[in-house]
Amino acid sequence: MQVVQYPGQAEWAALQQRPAAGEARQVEERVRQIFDDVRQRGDEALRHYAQELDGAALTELRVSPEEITAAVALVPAALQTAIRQAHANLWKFHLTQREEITKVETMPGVTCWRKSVPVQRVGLYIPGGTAPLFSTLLMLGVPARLAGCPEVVLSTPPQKDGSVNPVILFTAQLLGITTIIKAGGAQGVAALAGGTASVPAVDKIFGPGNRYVTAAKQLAAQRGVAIDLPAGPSEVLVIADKTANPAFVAADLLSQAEHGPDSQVVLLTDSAELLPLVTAEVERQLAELPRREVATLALRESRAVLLRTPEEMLFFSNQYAPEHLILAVRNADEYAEGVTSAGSVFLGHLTPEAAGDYASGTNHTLPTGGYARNYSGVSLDSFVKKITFQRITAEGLLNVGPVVETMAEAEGLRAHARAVTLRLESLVGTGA
Ligand SMILES: NC(=O)c1ccc[n+]([C@@H]2O[C@H](COP(=O)([O-])OP(=O)(O)OC[C@H]3O[C@@H](n4cnc5c(N)ncnc54)[C@H](O)[C@@H]3O)[C@@H](O)[C@H]2O)c1
Ligand SMILES: N[C@H](CO)Cc1c[nH]c[nH+]1
Ligand SMILES: [Zn+2]
Repeated sequence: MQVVQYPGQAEWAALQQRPAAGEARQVEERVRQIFDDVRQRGDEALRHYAQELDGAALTELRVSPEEITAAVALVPAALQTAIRQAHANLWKFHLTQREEITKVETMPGVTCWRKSVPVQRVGLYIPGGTAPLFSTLLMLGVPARLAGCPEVVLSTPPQKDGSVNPVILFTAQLLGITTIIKAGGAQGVAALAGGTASVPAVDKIFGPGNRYVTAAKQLAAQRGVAIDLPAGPSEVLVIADKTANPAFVAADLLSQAEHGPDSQVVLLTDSAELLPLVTAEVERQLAELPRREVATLALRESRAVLLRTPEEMLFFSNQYAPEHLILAVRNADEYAEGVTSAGSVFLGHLTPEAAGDYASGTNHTLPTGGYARNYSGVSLDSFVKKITFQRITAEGLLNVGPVVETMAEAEGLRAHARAVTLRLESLVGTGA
């Protein structure tokens, strides 16, 4: 980790940058080319990229019911139980996000209300390049089911033997998802956006992924398909004071570093004593990780920054807007009050970010790359459209009609005014 003590203004600005940002242009170019290829050649292009990028020779692009049945039998009972528990916790938390319909009379006889209606066709992208993230399927499938989306299409990279990871298939079965496409990266997103012979087109694409996936979703958005949010390479920022446990903090930093070489990991502390203890722990724990090569690459770009005060640490964090913020401090509640930009916040020494990744109930599909400044993570809301409704009675028209007439005339929109006037005239003599 790069250690920086009491950074000056210029250093501060540099520390706020995500190091991988410079390569964005090349990634965009590549994604655009893949997108256009999928649009032109459809399934043939998907087979081509499965071979080139995932090393899989595919004939069928869709997972068959037999493949699902066979895969489910391979998932150990203990893992099935853990996934069911995580599913229950996610269901419980996301259920609280359902809104009651509230009808409001804004004037006597003028009633307005809003109803959530599910997005009809949703595409769930499940990462599978470096690790098959079946937990992400729970994060997207639970709110999709709770929202009542009628058509759910799942796309994920094939493994080298052409199969889909059995735990992903088990989780899909638990969620009742049967349309499963073997297509990863930009090609998977392009297929969901535009459809191919094997892949149904969707209205909105959900899910995290690497830089190719994130760039592809942004391209899909430019081409008229909605997306959830930019959820790219994982990030964690830990604010730790002198009460923090160095081993806990190191494990938290490594838990995001092991996701991928472009993960972003930042430690902020106001304790000069804690800082070297954490960096030493990171080195010690890193040596024990199966994915230490990936984590080592991520750590090259990571920073441990010594700052002066809690206020300074919070200011840095809010400017950086991390995907995950861990408050490993004595008074986490006080710090939490000052958080203005973060995807998800973890309070206190016993709340590891890994709990939110898997099972506590919150959603782990969260904004990265600074987008936590203006985006929320995935929730039930992401899967619904809020449609407004209104009904006006004769009494209501007498009340609101003149207001509309006056305003429409003032905007020079005579037809708007007439739509009201004609109706008001129709009431004359009716006793209304
Ligand atoms: N922000 C969030 O909410 C969140 C949640 C979970 C995971 N993540 C992140 O998702 C990412 C998953 O990445 P991953 O790589 O493991 O899986 P992935 O499924 O996102 O990407 C794999 C695909 O990338 C494509 N690809 C790889 N190299 C390419 C190249 N050179 N050119 C074109 N396409 C290429 C391939 O098609 C491959 O199938 C990680 O960075 C992880 O941190 C983020
Ligand atoms: N930390 C990831 C989000 O950035 C989510 C995840 C999935 N599996 C483990 N972690
Ligand atoms: Zn994680």
